[in-house]
Amino acid sequence: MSNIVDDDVAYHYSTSRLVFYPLLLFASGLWLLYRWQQQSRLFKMGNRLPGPMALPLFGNALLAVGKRPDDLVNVALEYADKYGTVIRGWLGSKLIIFLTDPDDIEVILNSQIHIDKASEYRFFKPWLGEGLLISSGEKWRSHRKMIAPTFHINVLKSFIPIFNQNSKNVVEKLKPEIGRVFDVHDYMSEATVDILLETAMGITKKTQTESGFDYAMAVMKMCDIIHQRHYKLWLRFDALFKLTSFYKQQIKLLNIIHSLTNKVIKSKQKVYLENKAKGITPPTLEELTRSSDSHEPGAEGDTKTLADQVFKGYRDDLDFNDENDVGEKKRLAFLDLMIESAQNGTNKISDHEIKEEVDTIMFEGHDTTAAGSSFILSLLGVHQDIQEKVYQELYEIFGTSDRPVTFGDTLRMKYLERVIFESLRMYPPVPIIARKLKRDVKIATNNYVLPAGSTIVIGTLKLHRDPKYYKNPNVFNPDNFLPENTQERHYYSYIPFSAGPRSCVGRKYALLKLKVLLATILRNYKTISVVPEEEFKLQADIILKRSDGFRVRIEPRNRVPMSTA
Ligand code: HEM
Repeated sequence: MSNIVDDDVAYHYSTSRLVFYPLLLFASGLWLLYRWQQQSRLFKMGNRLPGPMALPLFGNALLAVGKRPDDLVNVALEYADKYGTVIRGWLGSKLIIFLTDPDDIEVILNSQIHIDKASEYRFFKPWLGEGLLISSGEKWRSHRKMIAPTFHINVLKSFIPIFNQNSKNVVEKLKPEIGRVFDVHDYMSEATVDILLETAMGITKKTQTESGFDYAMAVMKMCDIIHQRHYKLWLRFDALFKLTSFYKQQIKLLNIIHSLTNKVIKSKQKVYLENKAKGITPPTLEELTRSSDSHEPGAEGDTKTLADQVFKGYRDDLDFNDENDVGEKKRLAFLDLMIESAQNGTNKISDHEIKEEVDTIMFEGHDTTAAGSSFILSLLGVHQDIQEKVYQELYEIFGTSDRPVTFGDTLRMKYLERVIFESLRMYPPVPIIARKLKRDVKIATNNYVLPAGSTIVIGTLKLHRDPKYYKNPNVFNPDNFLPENTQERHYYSYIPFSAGPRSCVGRKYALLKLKVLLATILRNYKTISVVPEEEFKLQADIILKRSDGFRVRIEPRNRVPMSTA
């Protein structure tokens, strides 16, 4: 009996093998054919675009060999000068197309179709999971709709006392540096992490146990590893990457980063549940803004800022005049909303998804503004005449008082706003934006058709220095943002926060925080740069930095107008 069963099983096994293997072979053949067709189509279409000669197998990958990150910026800028606003490059068989013409960039960024991030963003996954920066499809759409209103201007106004307190803390911490040369970026990183923890995450100083500084340093090193994975061909393969010391270092760094964000979420969840048991719900927008200064004199008058004018062509969802607006009462600060949504099931967000979004906001929200503020302080250290004008404006607003900054004051900081914009033009903290094309797309330049499957890289650094849009583009000149100079300029010639549906969700937060932070520092200190601007060594990391450090010296201000000092 058992023999009959065994024979039967053996028979079925051998016939299924007879069917399975030919089928597998056939399917593999089809797949290879498909890949070959895809590749040859990509090759044909890609090679119609201008670009440097490519080697078989390697493509143009060898251009990056032996280059330091700061050399790579110069290589990229040189090629852009040589080949124009559309450049094709091959990384192995991967087609990368660099765009720097605003008309072409608008086609990509303003589209509801080309919103998927390039596959290179996958290197962020062990860190950020599928948070807003990386996710796509329905997940991205629904999370964006939930998160964008948590950065509404009325929520932001309620953060002003926290921006002030933390800015004052920086002024205190800087005291021992008076007269010495130091890297101001360290201070900016720590301050921006602390501010995020208190504002978007709602974690008070008292309950913060981790050091914002350790977190910020771990983020910087993680960015460096991810950046190296972008341009070193062998590090792109997970199997090879895992054999390197970078991988071991990544595990250690992620430990530091995730331990902070896990603690933040746990502590917030605990408070939420304790409060819920007592019948206390998180503060609504009305409650949040009641204590803010939104009704101060001057705040209701001329509320139009330069940002309103410069960014009005972006067509993003940050003005909330549409169906995305959830209504005043329901609006909450970022982490409060996440936790409430998870507990009440209103927005169907899981604990794991909350973690991904917290990691994303913590990263995007601090490193960008730390770099931005460090560039501004070192640029003002070089351009003393411009710093003096900023100081005069601040003196007109505050006189000799050391009172905190109000929302109304920030509306009067017109010159400081131009300085911020000009610095974001010349030194955009996010120097590159990359997308993966799912469909062919025709662009304005020469009616080129960019093929599905290619990676589009938008080089903000180069775009922002196009002499067609900025006279003397390599000269730091805040007047580039005088109303008469911005009015006629192509909207997509200035995109430090990207544009269109995937623009930066924290744009308004960033600009308000920068104004309060910089105004407070500059009312108290004069910065002096020890390095001329031509010698700034730019490192086109994930976030643009100076590889030579943001070295400045500071001197105390006497709180009297400079001209009579
Ligand atoms: C000067 C400061 C900042 C600059 C220059 C900046 C720039 C950018 C840019 C260029 C993007 C698009 C990235 C891409 O497509 O790859 C972006 C996306 C994003 N930014 Fe910012 N950012 C800044 C501050 C902030 C702040 C303060 C926050 C949050 C508190 C934030 C949160 C985000 C998020 C969540 C995204 C992804 C949005 C999406 O894909 O829907 N950013 N930012």
